[in-house]
Amino acid sequence: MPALSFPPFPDDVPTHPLLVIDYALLKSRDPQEIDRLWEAATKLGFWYLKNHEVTEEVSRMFDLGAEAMALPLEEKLKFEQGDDGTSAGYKAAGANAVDATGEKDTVEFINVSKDDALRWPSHTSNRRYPEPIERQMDTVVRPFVQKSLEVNRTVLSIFNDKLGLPEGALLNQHPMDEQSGCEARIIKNPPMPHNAQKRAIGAHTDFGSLSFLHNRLGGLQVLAPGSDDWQYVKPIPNHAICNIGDALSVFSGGILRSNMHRVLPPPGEQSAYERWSLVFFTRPGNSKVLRALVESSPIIATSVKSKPEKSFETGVTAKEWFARRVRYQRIANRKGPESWMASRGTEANPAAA
Ligand SMILES: O=C(O)CCC(=O)C(=O)O
Ligand SMILES: [Fe+2]
Repeated sequence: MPALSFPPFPDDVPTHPLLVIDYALLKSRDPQEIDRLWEAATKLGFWYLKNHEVTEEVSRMFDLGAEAMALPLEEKLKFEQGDDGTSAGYKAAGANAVDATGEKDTVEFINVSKDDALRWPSHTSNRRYPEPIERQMDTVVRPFVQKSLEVNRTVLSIFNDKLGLPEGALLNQHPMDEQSGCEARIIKNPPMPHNAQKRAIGAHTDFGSLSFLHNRLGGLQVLAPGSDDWQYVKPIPNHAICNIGDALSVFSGGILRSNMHRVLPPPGEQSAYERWSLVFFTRPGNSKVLRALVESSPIIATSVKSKPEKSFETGVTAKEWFARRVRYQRIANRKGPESWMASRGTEANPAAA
C-alpha cells in the first residue's frame, strides 16, 4: 500500500498555485464557480477539484494498484501494452522515452480501458489484466471509472455551454457506447533519494480531453504559459488535480488550454518514498475527428480566426491521434529524435499529426 504518512511537501521549492474548484458548486451550476473553472481551464488548463466524492474509490484503487504492482515483473510483462500504439495494459519502467535523446522513463503503470472496466467480464478488447485487477474489476475499478466519468462529463457539459455549443455537442464527441481511449491509470515511481532531477515522465500534453488525477506526493510539474521554469504542483489531501488535454483544446479552437507538464521524483525528503499516482483520462470516441467545432459555435470560430498560425484541422481521428502518440514514445519504436517529435501533441502544432 502507498505510504500513509510521509514528510510534508517542502515549502522551499518553486510551486505553481492552482485555483481550487468546488465540485459541489459545479453540480448545482453555481455561476461564480463556473466562471472560476473557466478561468482555470482557459489560462493554465489545470485546477484542483474538491468535494468530488471519489475519495473512497481512489483509496481502494491505490490499494489495488499496490497489490498488482507487487507481482513479479515477469508476470506483469505478460500484460505489456506492446509497441503498436495500444495503451491498455502494463507499461514497464524504461519502456518510454522522456525526451528527444531517448532517455528512458522510470515509472511503471497499468492502464485499464474504461470499456473493459464497464463491461467486464464480457469486455470489448479481449485484453486480460493482472489477476488482482481482474478479480477486483467489478468491486474497485468499475466504481472508480463510473464516478470519474460522472465528474468529467459534468465538467464537459459546463464547457459545452461556455463555448456556446448546442446542447450535448461536447458529450456527443464522447459517447458512452462507442469504444474510446478512456482509461484508468495507476502509476508507480520508485524512491529516488539521490536523483531529484531524474525525469519519471517526460514533458508532455495529455492526449485526450480531461484528466482527473490523484497525487499523494509531489513531483508533478507544470510549465506555466510565458514561463521557462518548471514549477511543482503541491498535492492537497482529497483534492484532485484536473487538466485539459489535446482533444478538448482542438475541439475548442484553442480556447481551452492543454498545458505541458512532467513528473520528477517528489521533492525534498519525500524523494525517499515510492510515488503513486492515479488518473482517469476521458478521451473522445475512437471515430471522432479532431478538429475545431467551428460550424457549431461562433465563439470557437472566432478563436480559430484569431490564431492563424495554428491549425485546428488535424485530419485524424481520436484513435489515430492517440495511437501515434503512444507508439512513438516507446523506446522499442525509436529511430532517432524524429520519433520523439512524432509523439508530440498540440504544443508542437496539431497539423504535425
Ligand atoms: O503522476 C502524475 O502526477 C501525472 C501523470 C501524468 O501526467 C500522465 O500520466 O499523463
Ligand atoms: Fe499527463
